[in-house]
Amino acid sequence: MVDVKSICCIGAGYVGGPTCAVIAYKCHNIKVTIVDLNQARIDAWNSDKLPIYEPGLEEVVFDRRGKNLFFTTDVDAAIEEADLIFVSVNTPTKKTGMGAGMAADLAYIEGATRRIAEVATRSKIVVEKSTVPCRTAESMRTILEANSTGSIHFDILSNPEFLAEGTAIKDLLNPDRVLIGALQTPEGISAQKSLAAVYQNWVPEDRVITTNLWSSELSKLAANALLAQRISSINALSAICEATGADVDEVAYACGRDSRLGSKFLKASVGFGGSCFQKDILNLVYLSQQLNLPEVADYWQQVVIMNEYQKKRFVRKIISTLFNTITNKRIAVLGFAFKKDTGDTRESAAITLIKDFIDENAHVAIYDPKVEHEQIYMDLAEPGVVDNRKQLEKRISICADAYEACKGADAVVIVTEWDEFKSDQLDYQRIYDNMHKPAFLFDGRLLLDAAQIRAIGFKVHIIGKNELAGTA
Ligand SMILES: NC(=O)c1ccc[n+]([C@@H]2O[C@H](COP(=O)([O-])OP(=O)(O)OC[C@H]3O[C@@H](n4cnc5c(N)ncnc54)[C@H](O)[C@@H]3O)[C@@H](O)[C@H]2O)c1
Ligand SMILES: O=c1ccn([C@@H]2O[C@H](COP(=O)(O)OP(=O)(O)O[C@H]3O[C@H](CO)[C@@H](O)[C@H](O)[C@H]3O)[C@@H](O)[C@H]2O)c(=O)[nH]1
Repeated sequence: MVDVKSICCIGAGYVGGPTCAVIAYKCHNIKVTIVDLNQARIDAWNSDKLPIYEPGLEEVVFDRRGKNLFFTTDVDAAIEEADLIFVSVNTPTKKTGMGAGMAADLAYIEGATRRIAEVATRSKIVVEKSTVPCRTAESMRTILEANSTGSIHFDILSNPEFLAEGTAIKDLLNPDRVLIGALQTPEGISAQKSLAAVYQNWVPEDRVITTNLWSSELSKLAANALLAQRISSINALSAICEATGADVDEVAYACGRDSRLGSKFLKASVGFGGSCFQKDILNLVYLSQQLNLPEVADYWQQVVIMNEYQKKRFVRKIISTLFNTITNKRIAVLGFAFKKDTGDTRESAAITLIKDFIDENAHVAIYDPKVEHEQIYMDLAEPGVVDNRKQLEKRISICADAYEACKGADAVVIVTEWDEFKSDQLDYQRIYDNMHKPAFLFDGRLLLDAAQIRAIGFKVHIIGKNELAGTA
């Protein structure tokens, strides 16, 4: 077993940054160096304005930075110094070639692995932190072994990350479980124990689960698929609720009280977003297809199909309610991040919705408390279209607050469940007074008290609720 004294994390993103900052925070005797090829990102980690917004992150980073936590682009030096290396690079869905639109692009994993093989002059534990297809560790091992010389030995572990954005620090400080997969050889088991010992500085022993490598890799894809499946299930039910007068919050509550089901991840919404769910399910679908299991592939694919349906269904409802046209109407979109408490917009439902509104020739006024304005332009730009930015600037306005976005609007659409949009935080009377009439409000997050908002005069539609519910 190795007494880990120095850790390198390759990839200073949403996972590498917070995860390894928390290790530094909890293990003062371990030197943690987080590296990235992206100079701007590293500069931001070394500045007062960190590159990602995450509640509690600043406290952790500012407490340890310069003591046992370092951010640098000197990848080689950090690899060389480390006893244990986390590979926490991006694994996006492939855009072209074999498996395009489904398979994970493993080019970054391979790049980082090859760099470790080239630079290391002594044995290391290499840990897959990124989410990867089942059996990726085998490819990493082959690359490392083929490129290592003499007595250098690499042990590969799988240690998938389960943090959710917006609650990353809380999740890391108090995880439900830490999963460590290893080859079940004496060396593999010893490496597994070395990493477990790092976590046991703050995670109770019974929450550290050890499995074989392949179970660990597959468990990550499985956990995300199961979580997303619950959302698609409740979203499918939300359509039935709207058609029947059942109330999706009441249905979710009644079902969630069954201890076998549990209450979490049953909040109907305008559709799940984020960089992980869709990517990881498609990864699972592709894996199933490759394993010649078409029925299994179709089963998981349906979770993504339902998510797309939910977004389109919401857009259709908005257009039909606004008398079948939104041409030249002002639509205020509250929230652009894929969930509250993050500035991350990857796969946010807001992007799909707003693009549809623009296609229908509406003017879209957007407000989000944390998303950078440039990010919104980037997300809404159509690749390859000349002067797209100018065209976009005519079709959207990015506003400083919710009141500005809603001023003169025909409809308000709540897309992200930020606390500041709740009925007791925003002055909906003021919003109503400044809107065109009839003033429509579409709540894609079940955030508002419909009765209260209707009393002001709004025409309200809430996902999974029927306007006539309870009256007939
Ligand atoms: N975002 C999440 O909440 C989350 C949670 C759990 C797991 N994951 C998984 O973790 C992985 C990373 O996700 P992320 O959101 O942090 O991605 P990210 O894009 O925010 O960060 C990845 C970073 O890796 C860097 N990188 C790529 N190749 C490199 C190389 N060879 N050397 C040095 N740096 C390199 C990139 O520049 C980038 O900054 C993905 O596999 C993802 O599926 C993400
Ligand atoms: O009941 C719910 C719960 C979530 N969502 C939406 O689902 C998406 C994903 O939310 P969440 O899972 O909280 O955030 P992520 O940061 O995407 O985290 C997921 O993806 C990560 C990356 O793999 C995993 O590590 C986490 O365990 C897993 O929860 C967001 O758009 C949420 O608004 C709902 O619509 N209803």
